[in-house]
Amino acid sequence: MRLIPCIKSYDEGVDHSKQIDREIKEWIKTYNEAIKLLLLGTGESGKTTIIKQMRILHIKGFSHSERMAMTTHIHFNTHEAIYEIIQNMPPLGIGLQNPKNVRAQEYLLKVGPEGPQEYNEEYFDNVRDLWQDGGVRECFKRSNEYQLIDSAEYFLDRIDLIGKEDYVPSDADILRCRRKTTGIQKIEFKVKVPKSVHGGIQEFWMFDVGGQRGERKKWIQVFEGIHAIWFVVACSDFDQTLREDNSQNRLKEALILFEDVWQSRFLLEAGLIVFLNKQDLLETKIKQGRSIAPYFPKYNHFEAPGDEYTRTKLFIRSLFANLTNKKRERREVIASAERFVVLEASRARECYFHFTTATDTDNVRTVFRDVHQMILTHILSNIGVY
Ligand SMILES: Nc1nc2c(ncn2[C@@H]2O[C@H](COP(=O)(O)OP(=O)(O)OP(=O)(O)O)[C@@H](O)[C@H]2O)c(=O)[nH]1
Ligand SMILES: [Mg+2]
Repeated sequence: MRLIPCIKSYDEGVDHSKQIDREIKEWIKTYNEAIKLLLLGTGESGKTTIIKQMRILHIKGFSHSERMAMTTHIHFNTHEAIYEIIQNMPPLGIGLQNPKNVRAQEYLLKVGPEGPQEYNEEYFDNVRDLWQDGGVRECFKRSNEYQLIDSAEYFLDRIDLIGKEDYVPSDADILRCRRKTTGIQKIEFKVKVPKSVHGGIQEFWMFDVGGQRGERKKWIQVFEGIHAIWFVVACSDFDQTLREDNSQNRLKEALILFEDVWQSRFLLEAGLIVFLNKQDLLETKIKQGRSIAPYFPKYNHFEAPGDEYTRTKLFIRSLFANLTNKKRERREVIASAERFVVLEASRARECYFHFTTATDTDNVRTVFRDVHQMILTHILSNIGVY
């Protein structure tokens, strides 16, 4: 924070105000040159995970102290995972398979939703025993019927590692760690571009917002000057309900929200890129025999080549693409992304689709390269840089 002296000579005052003018000019220059990206989407779609990937790919990643701070959240994620499963066994009519685990179950329920005072050996031993129980696994398989974090299996499978006193979270663990975003976060990073643009370095500002319903009224604060929206969709959510309203299907909520964003008059100038995320979880679900058809009966009439997983992901893309197609003019296929060109008022609008797994750094690196290329060629040309 800057401390402004109360008594200054005239010269000092002039110098000081010149300094402030210089700083404001510098800031405006940076603001004008930075490409501003905004991540939107419903809660738990993967926005913050993408921000974490940008830190890994384009900034310095995570320091030792940041990793250690993450341990608390990972411990809590592990607790909320096992606690939710145990809690939901009676309502789903599922019992423990091994009677020896009753004591561990009682222990966990006594600990309560907030977690233990101390994550000690006794705590981790009880969690390990429960996670190995057949009844607990059966309840886990039915987790679409209640609210369970996506990383439950990932952390519970690693209970021995997480329970160690000298545990230091890896990048993969940090990417799996779940914390709801409240308010608006921003990260800044630089990417190498052709020498002709800003001396070969392009600055990006990326904004992350909370996606749950209560958070969305804050979004408008960051709409000004945004060059591209990254709209993130959790495709594996097709058989789940919202954490904040268990009468609403998560994928249907994402479609409604996407249409609002697409039609928002505040965002007409922004490019739109849809990340059809959580492809790993979608594939696992479909390969386990679950189908999108009971939730989206139109799937029964959807014609596309490929196996069940491929057809499901193409179907989900078509649901979103149809919302942009209302005034569709033409459709072109560019490399891995499909591009829709739509006439909206006076100018063409574009919507790109990518299938992503936000927890997979290689996948995000590739997608970012494509998206970055698109941003440079399309958005920079729109604002007159190219
Ligand atoms: N397996 C898997 N997990 C993912 C993927 N993307 C995100 N996750 C996990 O899903 C959870 C939610 O991700 P977040 O990035 O926190 O979601 P968000 O959109 O920021 O959610 P809000 O802050 O509530 O709006 C985290 O535990 C992530 O690790 C993915 O592609 N695959
Ligand atoms: Mg978030």
